[in-house]
Amino acid sequence: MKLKIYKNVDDLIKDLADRISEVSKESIQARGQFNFVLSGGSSPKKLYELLASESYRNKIDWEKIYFFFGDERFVPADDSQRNSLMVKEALFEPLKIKNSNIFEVDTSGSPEESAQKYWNSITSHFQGKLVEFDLNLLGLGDNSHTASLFPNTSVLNETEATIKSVFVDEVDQYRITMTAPLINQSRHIAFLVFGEAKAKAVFHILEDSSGSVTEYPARLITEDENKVQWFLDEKAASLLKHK
Ligand SMILES: O=C(O)[C@H](O)[C@@H](O)[C@H](O)[C@H](O)COP(=O)(O)O
Repeated sequence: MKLKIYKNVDDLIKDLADRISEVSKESIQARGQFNFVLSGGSSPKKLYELLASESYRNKIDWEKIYFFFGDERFVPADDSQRNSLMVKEALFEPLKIKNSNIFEVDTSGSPEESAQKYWNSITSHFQGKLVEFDLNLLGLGDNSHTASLFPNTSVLNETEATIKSVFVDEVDQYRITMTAPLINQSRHIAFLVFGEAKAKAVFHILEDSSGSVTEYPARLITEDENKVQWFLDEKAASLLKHK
């Protein structure tokens, strides 16, 4: 996998924004649209704000971008824990993205119904063809989870490329998440990871082979270097021996 380590986070975020702009142009040129999977959590907020800023607003053909969520907390739409709420404030509202371009998780039913409904909305967008997102943006938890693929959860065994609901004891919450096979079907995957707290997880995923994938779920994400790019700052990469 491709790895780039940055002294400061602002340079990292800018390079990642440029990469997103580049992949969006390639995708729109090739297929008329850019299917972009967003990550939640706190790390990507500055990236979303940069993409919505003057410097990127006119670089990207926003009308042709369709937004999806790699995972979502199973809470009401207006709950402050929602990933979609953070993205709405940082990206969708400033750019006036049309609702028809945003695929949010509807959590009004049961977790299973929400997962099925989300998957149905995605497969119909892809007109029944292979669900191949153009870019899947992922974060990494300090426990090596990504999306909502948490350690020792049943969803790690999923072999189907789909959307599943899973109860995560660690956060005492249901989550709706893309399975690893669905993430791995993406054309491009970018990990955005910075800060000291992530150093151990980065080591366990990128260099350490001890332990199991159930302990370190981000290992489920393909290592295909034509697909995966890691954007790390020096703090998150501090335990790596081979940089
Ligand atoms: O729903 C979520 O929280 C995210 O999708 C999750 O996978 C996130 O990327 C990691 O937990 C890292 O989160 P931070 O960026 O807040 O450290």
